[in-house]
Amino acid sequence: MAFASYNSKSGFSVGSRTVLRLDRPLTVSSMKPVAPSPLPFASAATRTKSASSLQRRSSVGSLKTGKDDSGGQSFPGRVRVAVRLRPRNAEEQIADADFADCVELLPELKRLKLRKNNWDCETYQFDEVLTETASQKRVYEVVAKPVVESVLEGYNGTVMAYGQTGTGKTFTLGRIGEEDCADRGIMVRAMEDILADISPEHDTVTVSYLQLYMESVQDLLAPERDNIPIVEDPKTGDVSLPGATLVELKDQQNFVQLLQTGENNRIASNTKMNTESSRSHALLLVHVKRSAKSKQEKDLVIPQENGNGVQLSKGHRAPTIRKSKLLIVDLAGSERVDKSGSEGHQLEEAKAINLSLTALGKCINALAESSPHVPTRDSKLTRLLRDSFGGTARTSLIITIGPSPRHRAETASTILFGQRAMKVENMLKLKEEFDYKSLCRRLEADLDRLIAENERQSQAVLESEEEMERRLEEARIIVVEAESRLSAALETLAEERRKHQQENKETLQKVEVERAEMERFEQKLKKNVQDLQDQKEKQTFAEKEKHQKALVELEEKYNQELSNVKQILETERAHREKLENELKELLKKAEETTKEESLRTERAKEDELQKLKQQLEKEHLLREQAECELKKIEQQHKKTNGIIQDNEDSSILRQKVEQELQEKEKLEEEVRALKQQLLQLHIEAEESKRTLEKASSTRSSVCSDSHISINRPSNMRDTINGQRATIAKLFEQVGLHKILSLLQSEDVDVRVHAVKVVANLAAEEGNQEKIVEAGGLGSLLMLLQSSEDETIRRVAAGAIANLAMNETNQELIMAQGGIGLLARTADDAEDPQTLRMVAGAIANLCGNEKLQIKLREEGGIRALLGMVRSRHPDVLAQVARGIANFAKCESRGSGQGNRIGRSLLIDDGALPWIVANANNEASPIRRHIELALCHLAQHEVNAKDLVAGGALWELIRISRECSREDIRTLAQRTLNASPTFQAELKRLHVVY
Ligand SMILES: Nc1ncnc2c1ncn2[C@@H]1O[C@H](COP(=O)(O)OP(=O)(O)OP(=O)(O)O)[C@@H](O)[C@H]1O
Repeated sequence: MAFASYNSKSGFSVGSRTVLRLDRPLTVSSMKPVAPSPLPFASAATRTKSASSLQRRSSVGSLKTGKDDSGGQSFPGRVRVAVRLRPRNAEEQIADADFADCVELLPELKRLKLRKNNWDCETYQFDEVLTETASQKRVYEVVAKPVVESVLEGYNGTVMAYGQTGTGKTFTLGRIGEEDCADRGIMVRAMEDILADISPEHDTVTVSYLQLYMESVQDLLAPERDNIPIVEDPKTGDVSLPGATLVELKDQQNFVQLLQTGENNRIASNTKMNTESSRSHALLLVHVKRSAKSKQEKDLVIPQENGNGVQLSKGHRAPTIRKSKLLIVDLAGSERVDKSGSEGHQLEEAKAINLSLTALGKCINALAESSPHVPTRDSKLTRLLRDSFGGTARTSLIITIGPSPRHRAETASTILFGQRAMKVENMLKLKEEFDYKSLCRRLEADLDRLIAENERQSQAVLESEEEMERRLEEARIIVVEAESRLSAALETLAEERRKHQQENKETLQKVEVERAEMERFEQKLKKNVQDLQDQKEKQTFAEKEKHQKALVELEEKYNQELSNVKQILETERAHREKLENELKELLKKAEETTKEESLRTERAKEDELQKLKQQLEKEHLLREQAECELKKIEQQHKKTNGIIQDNEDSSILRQKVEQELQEKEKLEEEVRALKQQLLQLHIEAEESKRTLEKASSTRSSVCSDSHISINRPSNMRDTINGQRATIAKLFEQVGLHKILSLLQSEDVDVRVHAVKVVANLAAEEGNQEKIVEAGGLGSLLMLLQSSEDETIRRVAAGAIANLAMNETNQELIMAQGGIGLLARTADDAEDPQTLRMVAGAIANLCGNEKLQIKLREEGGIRALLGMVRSRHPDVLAQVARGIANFAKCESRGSGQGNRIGRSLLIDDGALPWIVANANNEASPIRRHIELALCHLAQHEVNAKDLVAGGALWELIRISRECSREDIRTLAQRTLNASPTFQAELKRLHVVY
């Protein structure tokens, strides 16, 4: 191995104790915990043994088991020895080709066999046995890594290579591995681990690299520094080289540069045994200084003069630092001078090397044998390694051997050296001390801070005192003012108190007087109450009796009424059954007899009419004759009055005239009686109607769909039928013309009763034509227009409604301006019954397809919708019926192609009301509206409006819930047929 001289270009300053700082930053890594790890090769037995042996070695310094003087803990640890076999080199491969290796390695048993001859060998046990194929990495990990870890934990450590020249010591320790990183030796790998573990902020790593050549210590980083003295601490036994250069490391690259510099400066020669034989012992010293973390800091005790210590607060605990040292020693190779053929200077070198190695061997022998004297002073090498063998460092020795049987003796010597070294016990000691400097710095900083704080606080106290003074003065003023206000307030209070006392006194007197009065009043009241109670008791008894009597009467009356009703019901039921039977029979016969019956009826009617006509004509004739005769007599009377005054004939004639006059008076009397009878009949009819309505209040009248009459109970119907029979009789007796003429009577009552008679007659389908023919419709419309009486207008509207059931009459009503009159009445009337009649009349007209446009033009639909303001269910039902009729006709017209375009109902704004009432709780309203909606929906032209108006949901509901199957089916069909409805349903994701 060739060593170049020191290269001044490296840039390192060289001088006594110079610490070289490098520009490159350190690789940052956190500091490991400092608790010492157990030693891997020191068994419990060994520890006990070594402890006792080391206690005997006082010469080694302060070493002992347990706690040392500084309080630090000590741990025993045997020197660990590994053996490494170099592979055969080129020369050996040729020269020893026919020979087996002198050693056989059993790595798994950690044993080595050294051949004595072909049949005999000796076996040695080592801590590690590394074959010729062992990698550099593995060698580092088993030999040096545990030592490096101990160094990082605060213990000194030594790794040393010993062996014959050319067996691979430098290869094992000093290879830089520039060409192949796998070749990196222990020095490079150890520094990598150290730099990776330390913290660049708190820890420092410094390096010295030296060689011991010819018993002189020389600085390999500054070769001019020669003969560096070895200093030993007499107290601790620690060895130091204060003259050596210390370089603070920042990174690995810088270390490699240092190593190369040192290598260049190391002395090497080309010997017979090794072309690059190291002629010096190389020592790499790595100093690691680590600060303990704050939580591991110990309390600092400041010594006092009296011997006691003052412990500082926890914030001022002394930080600790750990200073440890790693020593890597590449010994020069031992050689047999006779074999190496060294001479001259090389011989001198060899002698020096051998001497130092011999001295080392002696020391190790002494230590191995626990000799009381260890001759460490025999050589500088042993002085330098004093701490590594039998000292406080953790030591790992690697012995290198070659395989050649030609060097068996040297190999055996090396093996024996290793075996002895294995017996050497060290006592590891934690190198920890307080970092007073940094504590001092911290304390000074704290002190400065406290002084500044104190100054600030003093100033603040001063200012707050002044402020206090000021506030005290202000408070004094406030107190004085408050005191004066208080005294004034107290005076006022006393005055008020006096006043209140006086008032209280007066009030008390008044109360006394009032109380006396109250007592008097109470007594009086009691008396009155007593009187009243007595009176009440008497009255109650009388009333009770009266009530009981009335109750009995009422009960009897009720029972009577009940039995009447029951009877009526029974009769009704029997009558109904009879009617049903009759109806059935009639239905059976109906088909056969319809034609004959109708012919017969018509003939009978015609006969009857004929008879009536004849009778009327007869009467008319008689009257005309009587009138003619009367005229003649009068004429004759006038003629003969003057001529034959005293004639007997004149008296006869006079008698005749008188008779005629009497007859006339009689006839007039008869007419009056008939009128009276008519009035009487209606009064009776009204009374009986009221009575019956009361009796069957639960069976209230409901307007029938198209016929504006009351759906009355059977008894009532009977009465009405009786009435009608009477009226029919009257009708026959008096004649329709006479009844209609009474509609124009000046007497309101007569008009009322006449219109009621006409309305009753109009309720019979058979009379309707006659009424219209006789001009009844015109009279009724006139009444509707001109009458101010509500009853007349209501009954007239009802009669018109009944007449409007007939198609011909509907046209007549329209032709005579009836819809306008009905609309006006609808606008003016407030009585629900009048509105019901008017709505019923319009509803009937709505059912005529031919009249639709005219009806709408003359405000029929508007009037119909206007009547919903009434909210009366009967009115609403008629409005709904009218809308349904109208929609049905429109639908029919559209279907037949008679009409196009949107519904007039929608045009007139009926849709919102239709949608709102489509699900009305009253079934008549609901049923009509449902039907109307279905009719409107049948035509696509209305669909968009229906969707926009929310009618789609009602149609869906109708299609699902409507009680009438035909309407339900209609709604379903309509929904399925309409593209607009289908599109909307799809848009809303409604599955229908
Ligand atoms: N384990 C090994 N594998 C391969 N080659 C090796 C090994 N050990 C040593 N060598 C080679 O052997 C030669 C001698 O090695 P080295 O110089 O390290 O020996 P040395 O013990 O240091 O000798 P000296 O004491 O004379 O300095 C070198 O060429 C080296 O490369």
